[in-house]
Amino acid sequence: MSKIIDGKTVAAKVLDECSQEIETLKNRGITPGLAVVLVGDDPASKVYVGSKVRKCAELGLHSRKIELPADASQEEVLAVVEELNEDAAIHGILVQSPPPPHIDEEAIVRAIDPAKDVDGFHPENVAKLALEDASGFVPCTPAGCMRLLKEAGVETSGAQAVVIGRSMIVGKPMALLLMSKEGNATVTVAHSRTKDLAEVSRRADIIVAAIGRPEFVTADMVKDGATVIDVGINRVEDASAKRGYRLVGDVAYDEVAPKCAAITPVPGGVGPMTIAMLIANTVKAARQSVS
Ligand SMILES: NC(=O)C1=CN([C@@H]2O[C@H](COP(=O)(O)OP(=O)(O)OC[C@H]3O[C@@H](n4cnc5c(N)ncnc54)[C@H](OP(=O)(O)O)[C@@H]3O)[C@@H](O)[C@H]2O)C=CC1
Ligand SMILES: Nc1nc(=O)c2c([nH]1)NC[C@@H]1CN(c3ccc(C(=O)N[C@@H](CCC(=O)O)C(=O)O)cc3)C=[N+]21
Repeated sequence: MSKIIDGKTVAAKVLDECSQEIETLKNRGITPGLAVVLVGDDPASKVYVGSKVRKCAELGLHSRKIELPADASQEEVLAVVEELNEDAAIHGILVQSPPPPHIDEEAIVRAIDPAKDVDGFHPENVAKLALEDASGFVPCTPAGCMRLLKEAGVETSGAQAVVIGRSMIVGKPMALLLMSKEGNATVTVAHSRTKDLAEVSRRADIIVAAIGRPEFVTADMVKDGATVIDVGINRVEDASAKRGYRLVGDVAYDEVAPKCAAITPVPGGVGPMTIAMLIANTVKAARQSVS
Protein backbone atom coordinates (compact mmCIF):
# COMPACT_ATOMS: atom_id res chain seq x y z
CA MET A 1 0.00 0.00 0.00
CA SER A 2 1.31 3.36 -0.90
CA LYS A 3 1.49 6.30 1.40
CA ILE A 4 -0.42 9.35 0.18
CA ILE A 5 1.59 12.51 0.82
CA ASP A 6 -0.96 15.08 1.94
CA GLY A 7 0.09 18.48 0.57
CA LYS A 8 -2.64 20.32 2.44
CA THR A 9 -1.36 19.17 5.82
CA VAL A 10 2.26 20.01 5.03
CA ALA A 11 1.22 23.37 3.55
CA ALA A 12 -0.70 24.14 6.75
CA LYS A 13 2.47 23.39 8.75
CA VAL A 14 4.55 25.72 6.56
CA LEU A 15 1.93 28.46 6.89
CA ASP A 16 1.83 27.97 10.65
CA GLU A 17 5.59 28.56 10.78
CA CYS A 18 5.05 31.65 8.62
CA SER A 19 2.37 33.08 10.88
CA GLN A 20 4.76 33.07 13.82
CA GLU A 21 7.28 35.04 11.82
CA ILE A 22 4.59 37.37 10.49
CA GLU A 23 3.69 38.12 14.10
CA THR A 24 7.32 38.92 14.95
CA LEU A 25 7.64 41.20 11.91
CA LYS A 26 4.39 42.96 12.72
CA ASN A 27 5.63 43.65 16.24
CA ARG A 28 8.53 45.44 14.57
CA GLY A 29 6.11 47.48 12.47
CA ILE A 30 6.50 45.48 9.24
CA THR A 31 3.57 43.83 7.48
CA PRO A 32 4.84 41.57 4.67
CA GLY A 33 3.20 42.55 1.38
CA LEU A 34 2.73 40.59 -1.85
CA ALA A 35 1.74 41.98 -5.25
CA VAL A 36 0.31 39.62 -7.86
CA VAL A 37 0.16 40.86 -11.44
CA LEU A 38 -2.15 39.16 -13.91
CA VAL A 39 -2.12 40.09 -17.58
CA GLY A 40 -5.17 38.84 -19.50
CA ASP A 41 -8.07 36.74 -18.34
CA ASP A 42 -7.00 33.10 -18.50
CA PRO A 43 -9.51 31.34 -16.20
CA ALA A 44 -6.96 28.98 -14.59
CA SER A 45 -4.60 31.88 -13.87
CA LYS A 46 -7.47 33.78 -12.27
CA VAL A 47 -8.13 30.86 -9.91
CA TYR A 48 -4.45 30.72 -8.82
CA VAL A 49 -4.15 34.49 -8.39
CA GLY A 50 -7.38 34.51 -6.37
CA SER A 51 -6.13 31.79 -4.02
CA LYS A 52 -2.78 33.54 -3.52
CA VAL A 53 -4.46 36.82 -2.55
CA ARG A 54 -7.00 35.00 -0.34
CA LYS A 55 -4.21 33.19 1.51
CA CYS A 56 -2.48 36.53 2.16
CA ALA A 57 -5.66 37.91 3.69
CA GLU A 58 -6.09 34.82 5.89
CA LEU A 59 -2.59 35.27 7.28
CA GLY A 60 -2.82 39.02 7.80
CA LEU A 61 -0.45 39.85 4.96
CA HIS A 62 -0.85 42.97 2.87
CA SER A 63 -1.57 42.17 -0.76
CA ARG A 64 -2.28 43.90 -4.03
CA LYS A 65 -3.80 42.32 -7.11
CA ILE A 66 -3.06 44.16 -10.33
CA GLU A 67 -5.07 43.01 -13.32
CA LEU A 68 -4.14 44.24 -16.78
CA PRO A 69 -6.16 43.59 -19.95
CA ALA A 70 -4.96 40.89 -22.39
CA ASP A 71 -3.92 43.62 -24.86
CA ALA A 72 -1.78 45.54 -22.34
CA SER A 73 1.55 46.58 -23.86
CA GLN A 74 5.01 45.50 -22.72
CA GLU A 75 5.59 49.08 -21.52
CA GLU A 76 2.44 49.04 -19.42
CA VAL A 77 3.45 45.79 -17.70
CA LEU A 78 6.99 47.12 -17.13
CA ALA A 79 5.55 50.33 -15.66
CA VAL A 80 3.52 48.28 -13.15
CA VAL A 81 6.61 46.26 -12.16
CA GLU A 82 8.66 49.44 -11.71
CA GLU A 83 5.98 50.99 -9.55
CA LEU A 84 5.89 47.85 -7.38
CA ASN A 85 9.70 47.83 -7.12
CA GLU A 86 9.40 51.29 -5.52
CA ASP A 87 6.42 50.46 -3.26
CA ALA A 88 7.83 50.10 0.27
CA ALA A 89 4.71 48.18 1.42
CA ILE A 90 5.38 45.46 -1.18
CA HIS A 91 8.09 42.88 -0.40
CA GLY A 92 7.17 40.27 -3.01
CA ILE A 93 6.19 40.64 -6.67
CA LEU A 94 4.78 37.85 -8.79
CA VAL A 95 3.81 38.18 -12.44
CA GLN A 96 1.56 35.26 -13.30
CA SER A 97 2.97 32.98 -15.99
CA PRO A 98 2.40 32.61 -18.87
CA PRO A 99 1.56 36.16 -20.01
CA PRO A 100 -0.12 36.71 -23.40
CA PRO A 101 2.21 35.83 -26.32
CA HIS A 102 3.04 39.45 -27.29
CA ILE A 103 4.62 40.01 -23.86
CA ASP A 104 8.35 39.30 -23.45
CA GLU A 105 8.21 37.38 -20.17
CA GLU A 106 11.98 37.24 -19.71
CA ALA A 107 12.26 41.02 -19.92
CA ILE A 108 9.48 41.40 -17.34
CA VAL A 109 11.21 38.97 -14.96
CA ARG A 110 14.52 40.82 -15.33
CA ALA A 111 12.76 44.09 -14.45
CA ILE A 112 11.62 42.76 -11.05
CA ASP A 113 13.86 43.82 -8.16
CA PRO A 114 15.66 40.52 -7.31
CA ALA A 115 15.09 41.26 -3.61
CA LYS A 116 11.31 41.14 -4.33
CA ASP A 117 11.42 38.22 -6.78
CA VAL A 118 9.51 35.72 -4.62
CA ASP A 119 9.03 33.40 -7.62
CA GLY A 120 12.81 33.00 -7.84
CA PHE A 121 12.76 33.49 -11.62
CA HIS A 122 15.18 36.46 -11.87
CA PRO A 123 18.66 35.51 -13.21
CA GLU A 124 20.23 36.65 -9.93
CA ASN A 125 18.09 34.19 -7.97
CA VAL A 126 18.61 31.42 -10.53
CA ALA A 127 22.37 31.93 -10.08
CA LYS A 128 22.05 31.89 -6.29
CA LEU A 129 20.17 28.59 -6.49
CA ALA A 130 22.90 27.08 -8.66
CA LEU A 131 25.54 28.46 -6.27
CA GLU A 132 23.58 27.22 -3.22
CA ASP A 133 23.57 30.75 -1.81
CA ALA A 134 20.71 30.68 0.71
CA SER A 135 20.07 34.44 0.47
CA GLY A 136 18.20 33.97 -2.83
CA PHE A 137 14.63 32.92 -3.52
CA VAL A 138 13.98 29.33 -4.56
CA PRO A 139 11.08 28.81 -7.00
CA CYS A 140 8.00 27.92 -4.97
CA THR A 141 6.91 24.68 -6.64
CA PRO A 142 10.24 22.80 -6.48
CA ALA A 143 10.86 24.16 -2.97
CA GLY A 144 7.45 22.75 -2.04
CA CYS A 145 8.32 19.37 -3.57
CA MET A 146 11.53 19.19 -1.50
CA ARG A 147 9.59 19.98 1.65
CA LEU A 148 7.01 17.28 0.82
CA LEU A 149 9.79 14.70 0.42
CA LYS A 150 11.30 15.75 3.73
CA GLU A 151 8.02 15.69 5.63
CA ALA A 152 7.15 12.28 4.16
CA GLY A 153 10.50 10.94 5.41
CA VAL A 154 11.74 10.14 1.90
CA GLU A 155 15.52 9.87 1.85
CA THR A 156 16.88 11.84 -1.14
CA SER A 157 20.55 11.37 -0.26
CA GLY A 158 22.04 8.77 -2.58
CA ALA A 159 18.70 8.15 -4.27
CA GLN A 160 18.26 7.93 -8.02
CA ALA A 161 15.93 10.81 -8.90
CA VAL A 162 14.39 11.33 -12.32
CA VAL A 163 12.84 14.72 -13.04
CA ILE A 164 10.60 14.70 -16.10
CA GLY A 165 10.47 18.24 -17.49
CA ARG A 166 13.15 20.94 -17.72
CA SER A 167 11.19 24.21 -17.41
CA MET A 168 12.66 27.16 -15.52
CA ILE A 169 9.58 27.13 -13.23
CA VAL A 170 9.72 23.49 -12.16
CA GLY A 171 12.02 20.92 -13.79
CA LYS A 172 15.36 22.72 -13.86
CA PRO A 173 15.25 24.20 -10.33
CA MET A 174 13.90 20.86 -9.05
CA ALA A 175 16.95 19.09 -10.48
CA LEU A 176 19.26 21.67 -8.89
CA LEU A 177 17.64 21.20 -5.47
CA LEU A 178 17.77 17.41 -5.64
CA MET A 179 21.46 17.46 -6.61
CA SER A 180 22.38 20.15 -4.07
CA LYS A 181 24.25 19.44 -0.85
CA GLU A 182 20.83 19.41 0.79
CA GLY A 183 19.33 16.85 -1.61
CA ASN A 184 22.39 14.75 -2.47
CA ALA A 185 20.43 12.74 -5.02
CA THR A 186 21.80 11.37 -8.28
CA VAL A 187 19.67 13.28 -10.75
CA THR A 188 18.56 12.55 -14.28
CA VAL A 189 16.54 15.18 -16.16
CA ALA A 190 14.25 13.87 -18.90
CA HIS A 191 12.37 15.93 -21.51
CA SER A 192 10.64 15.58 -24.86
CA ARG A 193 13.84 14.46 -26.63
CA THR A 194 14.66 11.74 -24.09
CA LYS A 195 14.95 8.32 -25.69
CA ASP A 196 13.17 5.42 -24.01
CA LEU A 197 11.77 7.50 -21.17
CA ALA A 198 10.09 4.47 -19.58
CA GLU A 199 13.45 2.75 -19.22
CA VAL A 200 14.97 5.90 -17.69
CA SER A 201 12.11 6.54 -15.27
CA ARG A 202 11.99 2.89 -14.15
CA ARG A 203 15.44 3.37 -12.63
CA ALA A 204 14.16 6.07 -10.31
CA ASP A 205 13.71 5.83 -6.58
CA ILE A 206 12.08 9.27 -6.82
CA ILE A 207 10.16 10.54 -9.85
CA VAL A 208 9.13 14.18 -10.16
CA ALA A 209 6.67 14.61 -13.03
CA ALA A 210 6.38 18.16 -14.42
CA ILE A 211 5.32 17.61 -18.00
CA GLY A 212 1.92 19.22 -18.48
CA ARG A 213 0.29 16.14 -20.02
CA PRO A 214 -2.60 14.45 -18.22
CA GLU A 215 -1.79 10.98 -16.82
CA PHE A 216 1.41 10.73 -18.87
CA VAL A 217 3.36 8.66 -16.34
CA THR A 218 1.95 5.15 -16.40
CA ALA A 219 2.60 2.09 -14.23
CA ASP A 220 5.15 0.61 -16.66
CA MET A 221 7.36 3.70 -16.10
CA VAL A 222 7.55 3.28 -12.33
CA LYS A 223 9.66 0.89 -10.27
CA ASP A 224 7.99 -0.93 -7.38
CA GLY A 225 8.51 1.06 -4.19
CA ALA A 226 9.36 4.37 -5.89
CA THR A 227 8.18 7.74 -4.58
CA VAL A 228 6.24 9.84 -7.09
CA ILE A 229 5.76 13.60 -6.88
CA ASP A 230 3.12 14.72 -9.36
CA VAL A 231 3.47 18.42 -10.18
CA GLY A 232 1.04 18.39 -13.10
CA ILE A 233 -2.20 20.33 -12.98
CA ASN A 234 -4.33 19.57 -16.01
CA ARG A 235 -7.95 20.43 -16.56
CA VAL A 236 -9.85 17.70 -18.34
CA GLU A 237 -13.42 18.11 -19.46
CA ASP A 238 -15.92 16.24 -17.34
CA ALA A 239 -19.57 17.05 -17.83
CA SER A 240 -20.45 15.39 -14.51
CA ALA A 241 -18.03 17.59 -12.52
CA LYS A 242 -19.28 20.69 -10.75
CA ARG A 243 -17.28 23.15 -12.86
CA GLY A 244 -17.45 21.07 -16.05
CA TYR A 245 -13.85 19.90 -15.64
CA ARG A 246 -11.74 18.01 -13.17
CA LEU A 247 -8.06 18.31 -12.29
CA VAL A 248 -5.68 15.50 -13.09
CA GLY A 249 -1.95 15.30 -12.64
CA ASP A 250 0.80 14.20 -15.01
CA VAL A 251 0.66 10.75 -13.38
CA ALA A 252 -1.96 8.04 -14.02
CA TYR A 253 -2.67 7.97 -10.29
CA ASP A 254 -4.96 4.93 -10.12
CA GLU A 255 -2.50 2.55 -11.77
CA VAL A 256 0.71 4.09 -10.40
CA ALA A 257 -0.27 4.57 -6.74
CA PRO A 258 -0.48 0.84 -5.86
CA LYS A 259 3.18 0.39 -6.94
CA CYS A 260 4.57 3.33 -5.00
CA ALA A 261 6.03 3.69 -1.55
CA ALA A 262 4.58 7.21 -1.52
CA ILE A 263 2.76 9.48 -3.97
CA THR A 264 1.25 12.96 -4.05
CA PRO A 265 -2.37 13.34 -5.17
CA VAL A 266 -3.77 15.99 -7.53
CA PRO A 267 -5.40 18.12 -6.27
CA GLY A 268 -4.14 18.35 -2.69
CA GLY A 269 -0.49 17.54 -3.34
CA VAL A 270 2.05 19.96 -4.77
CA GLY A 271 -0.46 22.76 -5.56
CA PRO A 272 -1.11 23.85 -1.95
CA MET A 273 2.65 23.72 -1.30
CA THR A 274 3.33 26.20 -4.10
CA ILE A 275 1.12 28.75 -2.40
CA ALA A 276 2.59 28.04 1.05
CA MET A 277 6.16 28.50 -0.25
CA LEU A 278 5.13 31.74 -1.97
CA ILE A 279 3.96 33.06 1.39
CA ALA A 280 7.19 31.80 3.00
CA ASN A 281 9.25 33.59 0.34
CA THR A 282 7.27 36.81 0.87
CA VAL A 283 7.92 36.64 4.61
CA LYS A 284 11.62 36.04 3.89
CA ALA A 285 11.67 39.06 1.54
CA ALA A 286 10.10 41.22 4.24
CA ARG A 287 12.61 39.98 6.83
CA GLN A 288 15.57 40.58 4.50
CA SER A 289 14.29 44.08 3.66
CA VAL A 290 15.01 45.16 7.23
CA SER A 291 18.11 43.15 8.07
N1 LIG B 1 1.38 22.34 -8.79
C1 LIG B 1 1.90 23.52 -9.06
O1 LIG B 1 2.02 24.34 -8.19
C2 LIG B 1 2.37 23.81 -10.43
C3 LIG B 1 2.00 22.98 -11.43
N2 LIG B 1 2.46 23.17 -12.69
C4 LIG B 1 2.07 22.16 -13.68
O2 LIG B 1 3.19 21.32 -13.94
C5 LIG B 1 3.21 20.91 -15.29
C6 LIG B 1 4.50 21.35 -15.94
O3 LIG B 1 4.61 22.75 -15.90
P1 LIG B 1 5.79 23.54 -16.60
O4 LIG B 1 7.09 23.00 -16.15
O5 LIG B 1 5.50 24.98 -16.41
O6 LIG B 1 5.53 23.12 -18.14
P2 LIG B 1 6.35 23.40 -19.48
O7 LIG B 1 5.39 23.18 -20.60
O8 LIG B 1 7.08 24.67 -19.39
O9 LIG B 1 7.44 22.23 -19.50
C7 LIG B 1 7.08 20.91 -19.72
C8 LIG B 1 8.31 20.02 -19.80
O10 LIG B 1 7.89 18.71 -20.07
C9 LIG B 1 8.63 18.19 -21.16
N3 LIG B 1 7.80 17.30 -21.96
C10 LIG B 1 6.72 17.61 -22.71
N4 LIG B 1 6.26 16.52 -23.35
C11 LIG B 1 7.07 15.50 -23.01
C12 LIG B 1 7.14 14.13 -23.36
N5 LIG B 1 6.26 13.60 -24.21
N6 LIG B 1 8.11 13.37 -22.82
C13 LIG B 1 9.01 13.90 -21.98
N7 LIG B 1 9.00 15.21 -21.60
C14 LIG B 1 8.05 15.99 -22.12
C15 LIG B 1 9.03 19.39 -21.98
O11 LIG B 1 10.18 19.05 -22.75
P3 LIG B 1 10.91 20.10 -23.74
O12 LIG B 1 11.69 21.01 -22.83
O13 LIG B 1 11.76 19.24 -24.58
O14 LIG B 1 9.82 20.80 -24.48
C16 LIG B 1 9.29 20.43 -20.91
O15 LIG B 1 10.61 20.38 -20.45
C17 LIG B 1 1.93 21.51 -15.89
O16 LIG B 1 0.89 20.56 -15.76
C18 LIG B 1 1.64 22.70 -15.00
O17 LIG B 1 0.28 23.05 -14.99
C19 LIG B 1 3.32 24.19 -12.99
C20 LIG B 1 3.72 25.07 -12.02
C21 LIG B 1 3.23 24.97 -10.67
N1 LIG C 1 4.68 33.51 -11.82
C1 LIG C 1 4.08 32.34 -11.57
N2 LIG C 1 4.30 31.70 -10.41
C2 LIG C 1 3.68 30.51 -10.14
O1 LIG C 1 3.91 29.91 -9.07
C3 LIG C 1 2.77 29.97 -11.11
C4 LIG C 1 2.56 30.69 -12.29
N3 LIG C 1 3.24 31.85 -12.50
N4 LIG C 1 1.73 30.21 -13.25
C5 LIG C 1 0.95 29.01 -13.06
C6 LIG C 1 1.61 28.04 -12.10
C7 LIG C 1 0.64 27.06 -11.51
N5 LIG C 1 0.63 27.33 -10.09
C8 LIG C 1 -0.22 26.71 -9.17
C9 LIG C 1 -0.41 27.19 -7.90
C10 LIG C 1 -1.31 26.60 -7.03
C11 LIG C 1 -2.06 25.52 -7.42
C12 LIG C 1 -3.07 24.93 -6.49
O2 LIG C 1 -3.33 25.44 -5.43
N6 LIG C 1 -3.70 23.80 -6.85
C13 LIG C 1 -4.72 23.15 -6.05
C14 LIG C 1 -6.05 23.09 -6.79
C15 LIG C 1 -6.53 24.43 -7.31
C16 LIG C 1 -7.78 24.33 -8.17
O3 LIG C 1 -8.81 23.85 -7.67
O4 LIG C 1 -7.71 24.73 -9.37
C17 LIG C 1 -4.29 21.73 -5.75
O5 LIG C 1 -3.49 21.18 -6.52
O6 LIG C 1 -4.78 21.17 -4.78
C18 LIG C 1 -1.88 25.02 -8.68
C19 LIG C 1 -0.97 25.61 -9.55
C20 LIG C 1 1.47 28.36 -9.82
N7 LIG C 1 2.07 28.80 -10.92
